Amino acid sequence: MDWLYLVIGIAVLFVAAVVGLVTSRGRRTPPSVPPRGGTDVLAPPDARPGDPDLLEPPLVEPPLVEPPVEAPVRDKPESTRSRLVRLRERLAGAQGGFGRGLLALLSRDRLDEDTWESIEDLLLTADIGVAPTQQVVDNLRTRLRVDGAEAGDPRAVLRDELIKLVDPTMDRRLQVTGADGKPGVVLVVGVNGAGKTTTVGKIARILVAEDHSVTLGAADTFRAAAVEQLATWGERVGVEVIRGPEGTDPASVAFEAVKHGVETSIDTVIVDTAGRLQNKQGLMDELGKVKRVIEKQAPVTEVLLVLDATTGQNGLIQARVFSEVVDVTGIVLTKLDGSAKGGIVVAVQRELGVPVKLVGLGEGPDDLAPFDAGAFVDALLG
Ligand SMILES: Nc1nc2c(ncn2[C@@H]2O[C@H](COP(=O)(O)OP(=O)(O)OP(=O)(O)O)[C@@H](O)[C@H]2O)c(=O)[nH]1
Repeated sequence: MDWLYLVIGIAVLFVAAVVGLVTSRGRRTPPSVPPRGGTDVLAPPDARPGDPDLLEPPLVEPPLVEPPVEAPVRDKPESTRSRLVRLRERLAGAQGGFGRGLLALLSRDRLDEDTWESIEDLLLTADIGVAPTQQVVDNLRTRLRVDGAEAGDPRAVLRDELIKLVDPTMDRRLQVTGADGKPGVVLVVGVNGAGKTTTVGKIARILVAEDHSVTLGAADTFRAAAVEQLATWGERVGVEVIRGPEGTDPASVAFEAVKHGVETSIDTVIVDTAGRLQNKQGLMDELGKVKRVIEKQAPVTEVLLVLDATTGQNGLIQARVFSEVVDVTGIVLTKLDGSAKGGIVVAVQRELGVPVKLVGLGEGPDDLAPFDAGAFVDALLG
């Protein structure tokens, strides 16, 4: 019997040991839902001690206490198509009075001398200039003879003459890419307040939307606020801005910006400049030096003169001075939304022999449009 008690005893001890083992294992099993709170790092659910995953930061759940740093959210530029439609409407709003006025006069039953005088006045008031006004009136008279059987549709004839005046044959493409692996360099000049900095930001935005890499050079070191304004555009558009302390030599900032562009294989460097006009010699010296110094790194591919359309004849005088100082290759006419004098397009192109390439139609980041002769005249005629 003793051996029987011995066997039963061993069996009881064995069962107790097995039950104890299972219970203690069960207690060590991790809960299927990871605990929340009280910790800022959660291990991936199926990681086991010794897994390489444990050496890495958690992949599945972000830290609870410190949220991940998010990439800065940048504005998305409006699509080119909707931007152009919107801007054409705005142009028609600002300039349409002039075009519609002309059309109403030309559509009269009798085109007498008084009517031709009114047409002439309207063209002059829109700042087209004396010689172009005379030219367009002469052409219209010939083509719309009062009682000639061959008189054409006034709208079509006027459209045709205005397009000729604006000159659709001019090359209005912006030269934003360089040659030999160098960046394109766009130098932006014009008097203070014309809209240079805003235009630099708007162009950068368009280029970035088209997948160009861009660097901005804040060479308007005369006014600290201008540098800050450009830096804000840089942040907004997501491009680097090369700047120096207030009062730094603008040429050195321009040089550094283009050097950076060359070294980092940037597509386009846009350089904003200061445009004090008190003294032509000073301006000439400053802009001449900026251009010379830039060209130690890469050729300037485009010199854009920014003109405020609301300044009328004054704008023409400025244009003349700048064109004597630097070889202007294109004009940006800003604030056309706030002026009914769209004729300045014609006057300034004639004055400089250089095309208007872009027009500014508002203060918003997408309020810049490429200039197109046909679209411009269509907006005028409504
Ligand atoms: N309505 C309108 N305002 C514009 C346009 N372009 C620029 N502006 C405004 O004109 C003012 C002057 O623009 P800026 O870009 O600072 O001019 P700037 O030539 O750089 O002037 P400085 O920085 O002093 O050299 C700002 O209030 C702009 O928002 C435009 O096309 N339409």
